[in-house]
Order: sequence, then structure tokens, then C-alpha cells
Amino acid sequence: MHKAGREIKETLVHIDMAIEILDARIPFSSQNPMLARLRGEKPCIKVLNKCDLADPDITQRWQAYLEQEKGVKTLALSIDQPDKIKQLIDLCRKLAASDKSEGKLTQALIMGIPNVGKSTIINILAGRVIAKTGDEPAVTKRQQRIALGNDLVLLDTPGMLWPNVENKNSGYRLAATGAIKDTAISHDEIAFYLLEYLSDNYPDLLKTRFQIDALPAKVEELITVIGKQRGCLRAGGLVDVDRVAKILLTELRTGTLGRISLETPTMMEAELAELSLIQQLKAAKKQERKIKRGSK
Ligand SMILES: Nc1nc2c(ncn2[C@@H]2O[C@H](COP(=O)(O)OP(=O)(O)OP(=O)(O)O)[C@@H](O)[C@H]2O)c(=O)[nH]1
Repeated sequence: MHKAGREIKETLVHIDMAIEILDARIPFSSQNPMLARLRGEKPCIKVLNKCDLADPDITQRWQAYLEQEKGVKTLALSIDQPDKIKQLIDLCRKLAASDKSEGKLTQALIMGIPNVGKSTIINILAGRVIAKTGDEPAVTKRQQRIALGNDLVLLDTPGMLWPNVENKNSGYRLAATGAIKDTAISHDEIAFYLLEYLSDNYPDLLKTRFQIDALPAKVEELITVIGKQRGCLRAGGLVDVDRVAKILLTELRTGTLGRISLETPTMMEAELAELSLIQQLKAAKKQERKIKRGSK
């Protein structure tokens, strides 16, 4: 993690702009928190990929929100839209034009967390297979330069995960979308988080998909209802929670459940405020303990 951070910092010195590929379902958790600080005045294009899986209204809200940051432009797309992906090249050239002297080569750093679709986008831009793609996170291993015409070069870095261990919810969302390997957090835990979120934000979608008239108040009961409906039963009639969890995750990741966004700008602002409050309280308690120790 630190090595990747260092690599990005060193590379940023030599580049003209950054292209950050985000997962449109989790634009906050999939963005690199260091980029805003490290890129300085350099422009940044935030690509919201996997739009086909995200809630279109929420994606629009994210675009407006992200573009509030100085120097940031956004592009929402999915890999089944090659023409839209190619607009990325035009946008790079447009952003470079403002400070470009005649004949200067523009270098753009392209980055993104594992499994976000970076290699697939690079291959479409280059018009040939130069980056390995796959369902498992972290297929791309080393940095490479990809020339797009005579005036533009993409620098591809290995996928970099947000090193935020304090925000557990981000961990769940990264795991739910497949950015973290399936072994990192248990399926059951992710499924509980997911069902709670879906019950609050997409109740109709859950009802339709699993033919439920009224959603139970407790997630445990909801898992039982889904398990019975899908025949995920162990010997003795108990519901196999792990199987239910795997079904849910597969249906979320493939879009079978519907177009779902797991984060909104408002929700993230609230989560960050709560996190900052917790940190402030922890710091105040630490200070209190220090004062008490000092007065003894
Ligand atoms: N539905 C959908 N799937 C996508 C999209 N973009 C990428 N994928 C899928 O996501 C998976 C990961 O894509 P890659 O291009 O290998 O991702 P990557 O970011 O290069 O992955 P790393 O090598 O881990 O860095 C593949 O199965 C892709 O087919 C998209 O826009 N929509």
C-alpha cells in the first residue's frame, strides 16, 4: 500500500494530469484520498466506470459533487460504451491544450483500485489487448506506458486500494462490489451490511427480486425468508446463511439485483462527520487521561 502511494507520488511529479477510474457504485470508497493533495494544480478526470450497474440518478449527483473540486472533470461510462470511453482521449487533449506548448507530449497517470475496470478501459483506448483483465482484484502488476497517438501517453500504475481502515463501512462496500478479495471479510458480514442498506434504500427492488410482500424488520429474518425462497437449506431445515450471502453478492456484482449505488454524496458527508466526531472524542478522552495521570 505504502509502496503504491510512494510510486504514485513520484510519478505525479512528471505527469500533466491524472485519470482516476472510480466504481460508479462507490465513488467515495473507490477514490484515492491522497490524490487531491498530491496532484496540486494538475487537472484530474474522474471516470465513473461500471455505470451500467449503478443507480443513474445517484451517478449524476456524484458527478455534480465531484466536479466541485477544483480542476476535476468527470465522465460516467461503462465498458459496453466504447465511444464514450474514447471521449476520454478528447477530454485529456482539451485539458492539456490550455498549458501546452507546440509539440509537447502530454502524460496522463491512469489509476484505480483493483477490479475497477482500468485494464478493460486501457485496452479499449489502445484498440488492442495490452493489459490483462479479469474478475479477480489485482490482476495488473507493474507500471507501463501506453502511447495514444503522437501527443498523449498513459502511465498505468498497479491498482491501489484506499488504505482507510478506520471506515469499516467502506470496507464492506469495497468487498461487496468485489474490490477486496472475497476472503478478506466473511460473506455473511458483507451480506448483513448489504441487506440492511438495501432494505433502507432499495426496498422495492428486494421485494420484487425475492417475491416478498412486506420486508421483515430484522436482517436475520430477511436472510431466512430469502434462504427459504431460494432453497438454501441445511439438513434439519436451517437456512444456509453463507449460500444466501453468496447469491446476494453474485446478483449485486452482475447487476441481476438491479442498478444499485452503495453510496451517495449526502451519506458520505454524514459518515465522514461521524468519523471525525469519533476521532475528536477519542482525542479528548486521551487528553483527559493524560491530565488525570499528570495530576496524581
Ligand atoms: N458490468 C461491468 N463490468 C465491468 C465494467 N468494467 C469492467 N468490468 C468487469 O470488471 C472486471 C475487472 O476488470 P479489469 O479491467 O480487469 O479491472 P482492473 O481495474 O484492471 O483490475 P486489476 O488488474 O485488479 O487492477 C472484469 O470482469 C470486467 O469485465 C463495466 O463498466 N461494467
